[in-house]
Amino acid sequence: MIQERAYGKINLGLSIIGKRSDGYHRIDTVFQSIALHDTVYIEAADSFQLTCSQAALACNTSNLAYKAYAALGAYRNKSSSAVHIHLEKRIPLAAGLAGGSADAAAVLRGLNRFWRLGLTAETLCHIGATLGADVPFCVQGGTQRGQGTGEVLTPMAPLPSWPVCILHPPVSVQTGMAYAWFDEQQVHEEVWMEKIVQSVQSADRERLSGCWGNSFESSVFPRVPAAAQCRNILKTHGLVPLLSGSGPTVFAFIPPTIVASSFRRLQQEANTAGIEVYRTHLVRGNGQNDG
Ligand SMILES: C[C@@](CO)(OP(=O)(O)O)[C@H](O)COP(=O)(O)OP(=O)(O)OC[C@H]1O[C@@H](n2ccc(N)nc2=O)[C@H](O)[C@@H]1O
Ligand SMILES: Nc1ncnc2c1ncn2[C@@H]1O[C@H](COP(=O)(O)OP(=O)(O)O)[C@@H](O)[C@H]1O
Repeated sequence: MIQERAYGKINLGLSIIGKRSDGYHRIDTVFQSIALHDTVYIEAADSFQLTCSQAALACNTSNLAYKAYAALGAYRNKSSSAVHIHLEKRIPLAAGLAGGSADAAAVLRGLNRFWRLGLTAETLCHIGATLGADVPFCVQGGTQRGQGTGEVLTPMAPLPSWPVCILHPPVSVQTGMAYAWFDEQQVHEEVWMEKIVQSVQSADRERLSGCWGNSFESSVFPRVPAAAQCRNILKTHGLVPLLSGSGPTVFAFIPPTIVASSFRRLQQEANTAGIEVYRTHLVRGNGQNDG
């Protein structure tokens, strides 16, 4: 049996800069892995099996873990055994935290190891790009600038393991729908990616949260009141919120000055509104600094 951690991600800034003729959007973003993770277990079995700790998630061909397994079909040897893949889910579904993409990437990495295929990270990223725009990032993780449709990656120096507070409201937003909402919007707020990238490069947390932005915010917050409520709760408690990806999850760095009682009040207020609170931190690629 082997296991792979499938780390979630947040976007430390996201700018939608255009739309391609195939309907996909060109973006500029900084992807960042977080300690919140699913775990993927792989063991030999008599025949293929996919199971999951979460009943709400179908374990059929629609599951991104299955798609990753199927995509490796062309690379496996005759001697590669059948496998049982089990997903222990912790990352909330369709939340803008790339849980499904992280599982797909972990299956690619895990089967590459389990079947001793010897595929490079670059090849796994190419395969991953056929499964979803976030998958290539999830193959390597860490801190990376994502351009193109998100698959053109430039690694950045790892950030310290800054603590992050994540608010997840009891609603989901389908990524394709969020991009359609963005297209409907007449006016878009500018997101200054160069400033964001510079702040990440200089690991300046205050400057980063002072200038970050996400092109989805102006279309998602008005349509998803529960996401706007998450933003407002974080603001009320003196934190600087940002939507993660296409939402509805909103996150903020937890400043060293925040006192425990104040954080407990934030948690209570959110929980009373049916919002889940996760306290996590930034991690390097493959979770190297994840205690
Ligand atoms: C918005 C982002 C930001 O990191 O993440 P999430 O919020 O979903 O986590 C990504 O662009 C999402 O990546 P991912 O969730 O892998 O998207 P995919 O499965 O490839 O695509 C789902 C749908 O979103 C739209 N899509 C996706 C990516 C992109 N660059 N342009 C698009 O227009 C397409 O309509 C596509 O059919
Ligand atoms: N293993 C999986 N884990 C989570 N979602 C999955 C998985 N396989 C397929 N999906 C589907 O992928 C979609 C996107 O899920 P997810 O990656 O969690 O969110 P997001 O794209 O918002 O970051 C969801 O609609 C979900 O039903």
